[in-house]
Amino acid sequence: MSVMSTILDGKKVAAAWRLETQIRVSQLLEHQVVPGLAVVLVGHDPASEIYVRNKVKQATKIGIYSVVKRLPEDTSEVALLQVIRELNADPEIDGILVQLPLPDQIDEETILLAVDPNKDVDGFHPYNFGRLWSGQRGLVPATAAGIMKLLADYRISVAGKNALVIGRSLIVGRPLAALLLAANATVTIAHSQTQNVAQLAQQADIVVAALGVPKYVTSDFIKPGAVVIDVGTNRVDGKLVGDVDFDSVASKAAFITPVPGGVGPMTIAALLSQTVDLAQKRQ
Ligand SMILES: Nc1nc(=O)c2c([nH]1)NC[C@@H]1CN(c3ccc(C(=O)N[C@@H](CCC(=O)O)C(=O)O)cc3)C=[N+]21
Repeated sequence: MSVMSTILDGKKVAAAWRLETQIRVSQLLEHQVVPGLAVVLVGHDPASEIYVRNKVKQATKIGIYSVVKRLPEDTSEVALLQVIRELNADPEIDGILVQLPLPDQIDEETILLAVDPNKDVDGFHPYNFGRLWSGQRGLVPATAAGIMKLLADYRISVAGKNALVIGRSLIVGRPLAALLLAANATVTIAHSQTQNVAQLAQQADIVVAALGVPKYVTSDFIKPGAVVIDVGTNRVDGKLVGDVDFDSVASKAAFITPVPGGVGPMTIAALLSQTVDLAQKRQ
């Protein structure tokens, strides 16, 4: 007998969240404050292009002013640093996001350090990352913030639960582990050198797949009744495929996020909300 799980509808929750953010934008407009978001895109990775287009479209729709700085693939580190300095100094820009990954000739750490920590809407500056791991409030990477909001909206409690985060990236695995810890989960981070990930997953009440391997998490990983969060956005034959084998896992998990329509839309909604948080600080 198989029981279908509840689908965590990121598309729906994100739409409601964007409406709340839109209301905050209109309140700012009454005070002549227009929230400003700058997205820096180096090169033309097709996936990044799509995300950037979505971010700008949704930002504009709710009244956020946004600019995209498109730079060629062969841009030097010095040239990119110059663009970031201009955005740091621009009073119309509240949030700066540098789309990752960057081309090989550019050192990621150098670039992330150059973004004004007070405009670091992605939360990737070491200052904000350090605050996050110290358990202090501040700017948080959007995907991790979006996942926490999705769990909260479905009243899924985290305190005291065993959470397994598969993947240790700067943009998802590490910050999400920090937020789950701050919410009093018992957190394990699995990575490419971890032995027997399936066995760890079988102990977990919450499993987050953020490693970038299509359909990596299968039903034998899952404890019945677990919560499964799929961060994967893999293109396979032109189709978007998550890191979770949805069809097999859905019959065992209590809650599961779909791809598309799960974590992706929450990521963008979190980015917009944080941009408006920053604009509110201007007053
Ligand atoms: N500095 C930086 N910040 C990021 O937040 C960042 C980044 N770099 N680099 C790339 C990843 C990827 N990412 C996604 C955002 C939205 C969707 C999204 O909206 N996905 C839709 C489907 C979109 C589609 O069909 O392709 C969904 O899942 O429903 C996906 C992926 C943000 N990233």
